[in-house]
Amino acid sequence: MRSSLAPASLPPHDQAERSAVLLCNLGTPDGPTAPAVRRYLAQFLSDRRVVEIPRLVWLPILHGIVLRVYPARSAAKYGRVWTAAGSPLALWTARQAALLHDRLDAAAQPLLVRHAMRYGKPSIASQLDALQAEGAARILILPLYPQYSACTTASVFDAVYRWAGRTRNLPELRFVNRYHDHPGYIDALARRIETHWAHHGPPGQLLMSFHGIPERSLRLGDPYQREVRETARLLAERLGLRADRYRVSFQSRFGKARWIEPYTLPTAQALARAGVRRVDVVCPGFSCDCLETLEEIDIELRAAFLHAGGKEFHYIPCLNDDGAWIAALGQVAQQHLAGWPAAVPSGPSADARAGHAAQR
Ligand SMILES: C=CC1=C(C)c2cc3[nH]c(cc4nc(cc5[nH]c(cc1n2)c(C)c5CCC(=O)O)C(CCC(=O)O)=C4C)c(C)c3C=C
Ligand SMILES: [Fe+2]
Ligand SMILES: [Fe+2]
Repeated sequence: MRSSLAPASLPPHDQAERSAVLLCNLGTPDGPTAPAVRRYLAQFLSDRRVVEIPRLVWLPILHGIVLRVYPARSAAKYGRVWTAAGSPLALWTARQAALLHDRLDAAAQPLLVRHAMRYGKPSIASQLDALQAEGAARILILPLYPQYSACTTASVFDAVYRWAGRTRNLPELRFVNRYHDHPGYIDALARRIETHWAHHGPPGQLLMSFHGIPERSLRLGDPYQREVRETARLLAERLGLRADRYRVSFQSRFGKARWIEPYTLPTAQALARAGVRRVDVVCPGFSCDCLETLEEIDIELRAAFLHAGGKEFHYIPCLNDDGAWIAALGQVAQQHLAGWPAAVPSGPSADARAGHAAQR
């Protein structure tokens, strides 16, 4: 990491001052191996936004038990979804940034668009340094979490503030907190589901499965569950679904504490036992497919539903590189970029477009 207040972070004087978008996602291990997962989880689970247990209590548990036992189990799961080119989450996130760049550029705004990971690589700090080195004077932080939660969105912002705290020449910064009710996002989800139904016959019971959070976070004022419910309501309304045609549930519980309910696994099992033949599962809170959707839902939940007597299990993939979704992200970005010039030449001979083209 660059040492704190080094002048190297200053953009060259004759370069255009640009605006930039930094897409931020959770992060993923470097490989599907226990040591790689251990490194990743050590960073993830040391975040006070993620585990809100007093450090004196939590750190001995984390290093004494969790990081000894959990990584091997988790690595085996990653192994089931890992691709030749790497972790699905890393591949999709990089692709989303490239596509968003093309879309915003196509709208005649020579913007810089990069992606960063809250845990693992490329880190938020390293990408903010890189953007400044490329002349970004204004940076929009756009988390890939439609619903705000302290454990995800606020944690991304913490990493930006930490970087800002040791940076001398700060860019202007803006932050997107949420877009859970954005019409473009809702419409992209709805079209994805409708396309699935068009190809795979009449819909089953639709299960909208979102990542959970600890129940305690809700009590302490986290708006996440409220925003999830609003996304689900808008999506059902857009699809014209009656209340008895869909369910909302929460997956990926971690640890022994109570998380927000209903949990996805028992919900799907109960549907099967109640005689529901077919379930269609969609994960609207995940901006792209990852371990939690490909393994926990498409592999584990599928097996559990069929084992409980269900007959047909359909997993509807996440938005990933869907054109309508990238367009929605573009709208969210543009709404927050309003008023910022895309590129202002600050030197006498600076040519923003030429400089931009040369650096792509
Ligand atoms: C989509 C929003 C997410 C919320 C909210 C969230 C909260 C949260 N997660 C954990 C613990 C773990 N999550 C893990 C994986 C994971 N989580 C999200 C997203 C949210 N998490 C994603 C996209 C992923 C997948 C990462 C990938 O590499 O594909 C994991 C690690 C994986 C595993 O071993 O199961 C843990 C651990 C907590 C504690 C929490 C809220 C407090
Ligand atoms: Fe998670
Ligand atoms: Fe999981």
